[in-house]
Amino acid sequence: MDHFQFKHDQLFAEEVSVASIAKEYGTPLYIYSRATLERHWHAFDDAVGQHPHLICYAVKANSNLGVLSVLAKLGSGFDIVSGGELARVIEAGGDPAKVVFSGVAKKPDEIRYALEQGIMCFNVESEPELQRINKVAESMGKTAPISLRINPDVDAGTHPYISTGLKANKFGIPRERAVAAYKLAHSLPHLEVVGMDCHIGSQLTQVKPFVDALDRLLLLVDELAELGIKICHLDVGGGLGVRYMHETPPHPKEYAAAMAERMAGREELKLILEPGRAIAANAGILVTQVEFVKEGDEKHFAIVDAAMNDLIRPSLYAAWQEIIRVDQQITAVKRLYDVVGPVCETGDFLGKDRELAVAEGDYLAVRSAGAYGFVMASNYNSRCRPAEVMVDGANVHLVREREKQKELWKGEYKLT
Ligand SMILES: Cc1ncc(COP(=O)(O)O)c(C=O)c1O
Ligand SMILES: N[C@@H](CCCC[NH3+])C(=O)O
Repeated sequence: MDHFQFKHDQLFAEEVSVASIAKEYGTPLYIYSRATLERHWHAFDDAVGQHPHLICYAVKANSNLGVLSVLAKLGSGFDIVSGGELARVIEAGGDPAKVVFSGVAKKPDEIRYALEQGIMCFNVESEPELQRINKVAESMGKTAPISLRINPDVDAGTHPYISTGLKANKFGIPRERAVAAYKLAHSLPHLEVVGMDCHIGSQLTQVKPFVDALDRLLLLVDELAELGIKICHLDVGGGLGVRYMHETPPHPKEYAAAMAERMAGREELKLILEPGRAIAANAGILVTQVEFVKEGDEKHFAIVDAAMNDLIRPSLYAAWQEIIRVDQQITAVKRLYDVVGPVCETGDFLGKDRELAVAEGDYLAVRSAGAYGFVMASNYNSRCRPAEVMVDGANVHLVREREKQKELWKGEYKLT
C-alpha cells in the first residue's frame, strides 16, 4: 500500500507542507490523508467485485471521528469492540445496520445499546456470551442477530501478541465445539443465527492462512446447512499486513480477490472483511520535533517531543517504523541515532540505530502511524495526547484537538 509520499517536506498527493502543518498545530502531531484512506478502502471494495459483500473497517485501528466520517461517507461498514466505538461510529455518520460487534466480553449495557441501535450482528466468542445476549434481548422483547467467531486453528505466522486464531488464544470458539455452539444458539429463542466469523491475527503477510481459514469455515457452513442452520454471511475478519520495513504483504486487491474467488458459486453467502491496519496505517504519520541532540558514550540520541505514550508500537512489540526528516534544509551530518522520547522509561524509543541527519528543532515523521497509533496513546507521565489533523486536498482540518494541560499546571483543571 502506498505510504504518504514525501518529497522533502511536501506530501506529493496533497501538496501541502508537513513542516508548515507542524508549525501551525504543534508537535507531536498525527496527520492523516483523506485521499489515502479512500484509496485503501476502495482497493478492498473493488477487488471483491460482484460477490455480495461489505467492508467493515475495524474501528480499533483508528477511531478518530474524522477518519470514521470519511469511511462512513463511502458507505463502509464497521467492526467495533465496545459501546464507545459504536457511539463514535454513529456520531461520525456511520450506519448501525452495517456494524458488527466483536470482542470477548461485551457488557450487558453495551449489548443493550447495540440492540437499541439495530446493529447488523454480534460476533459472539463463547457459549456464556450467547446466553448473556439472549437474556438481554429477551428483557427488551427483541431478537439479537448473531454470528459465532470460530477459531479455525491456523497459524497466521505473525507476532505472538497479535496472533489470534490458534487454540491457545482467548479468542473465538474452538472448531470442535462449533456445531454444538451453533445448535445452542439456534435453540435460544431471542437469538437469530445469521453468520459465521473468524479473525486469525494481525499484520499477516501472506494470503494462504486467510484462504485456509476461509476454506475451513466453508466446510462448517455446509455441515450446518445439513443440520438446518442457515448461515447468511461469512466474515473473515481483518489482519492484512502493511509494509513497515521489508515486509511484502499481498496487495489488498490480491487478498480480497482471493477471498472472493473462494466464495464463487455461493452468492447467497455475503462476504465480510474487517480490515483495520491495511486501510489506516499508511494513511497517517506522526510528526515530532527534535528537542535535543545528545551525545552518549556509546550512542547518539535524537531526543524528540513524541514518546511511547504517543506511539507505543516500537516499545510494545519492538515494531519498526520508518523515521524520516521532513525539512528541506539538511545542515547536520548523517549519523546513527536512537530516536527517543521524554518519557522516563528505557523502553521509550521510536526507533533505534537510525541513520539521520538531524539538529535541534528539526521535524521528523514516523511513517505508517495511522493505525494503532493515536488509539493506543496514553497520558503516561501526565503527558497530553497529541492533536490529529486530516489533510484533504489543499485543506487541513483539525480532527481532534491536542489535550490541554496548561490549565492543569495553573490548578484550573480538576483531576477526577
Ligand atoms: C475481530 C477483529 N477484526 C479486525 C481486526 C483488525 O485487524 P487489522 O488491523 O490487522 O486488519 C482485529 C484486530 O486485530 C480484530 O480483533
Ligand atoms: N495493536 C496491534 C495490533 C492489534 C490488533 C488488534 N486485534 C499493533 O499495533 O500492531
